Amino acid sequence: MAALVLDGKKTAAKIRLELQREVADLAASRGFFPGLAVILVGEDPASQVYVRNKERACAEVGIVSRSLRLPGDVSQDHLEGLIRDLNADEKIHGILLQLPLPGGLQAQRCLELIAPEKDVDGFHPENMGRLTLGLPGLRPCTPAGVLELLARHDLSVAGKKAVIVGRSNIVGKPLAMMLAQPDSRGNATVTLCHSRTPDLAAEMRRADFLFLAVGRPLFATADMVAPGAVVVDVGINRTDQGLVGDADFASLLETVSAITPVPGGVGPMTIAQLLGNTVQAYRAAVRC
Ligand SMILES: Nc1nc(=O)c2c([nH]1)NC[C@@H]1CN(c3ccc(C(=O)N[C@@H](CCC(=O)O)C(=O)O)cc3)C=[N+]21
Ligand SMILES: [Mg+2]
Repeated sequence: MAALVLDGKKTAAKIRLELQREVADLAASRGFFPGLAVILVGEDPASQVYVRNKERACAEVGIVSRSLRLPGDVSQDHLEGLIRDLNADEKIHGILLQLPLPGGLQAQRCLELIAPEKDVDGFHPENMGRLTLGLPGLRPCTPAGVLELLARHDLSVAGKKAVIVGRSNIVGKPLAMMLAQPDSRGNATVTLCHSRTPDLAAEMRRADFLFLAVGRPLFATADMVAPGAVVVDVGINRTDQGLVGDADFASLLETVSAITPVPGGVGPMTIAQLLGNTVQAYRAAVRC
């Protein structure tokens, strides 16, 4: 039987509709809308696509988005000054610094300057620490969007073996923390794999839930994935054949029980989570 396709595009559209209602109610009672600032430095074409998608999604739910486009040769001081201004701007509830930054700029310094209560990416050490400790806070959008997608399809990782391939700060590491958390979306037994994992395919074959975040097109083939597993593909690879994930989707569709497509899987969920985080930051700011 062909696998269930976990439709992130459709699920994200449903979430945006829910958020649209929530934002309309909040704006009616508080008198102003949530505001999100997106900082884009340089001309990276992929980043420009994401930022445009974020602007469109904000407009749809009633979040006021302010995009700040800076030249690739902007100085560290100028960028830091902009972040300080946004930290102090009461119309802005969320700040997102689009990554990667062009060479010469220190991303970590900038991320640590963003006020933790406006850090809708959840990348500030305070929010990463809160995630690690199981304390409330803003959560990184991609892993949180992945858990939302699973929850909305009644797929529970509790008691299951979760294998993550890729240990980045923006996906693999926070996803590992979330899946291991003793809460309704967690309680998995987590293996975090990376480029130095010996016999990676053997680890992958043990997964009930396999999370791919390596950035290698068609990396995971049917021989590396247990029949009946759930595959979540976080990879976004631009190839001559168009946008493809880290999974060999066509062949896995015949063997796994559920799989996310690329495009239309995790990407739209990431943006939906960003909107949800912005509403969370607004609520915290207005205490409601
Ligand atoms: N500070 C920061 N926060 C991020 O969350 C962040 C970032 N920097 N840098 C880059 C990555 C990547 N990312 C994506 C968001 C949406 C799609 C998305 O909408 N994808 C569509 C396709 C879009 C297309 O056509 O390229 C889809 O998968 O269906 C993909 C990738 C957020 N990131
Ligand atoms: Mg994000």
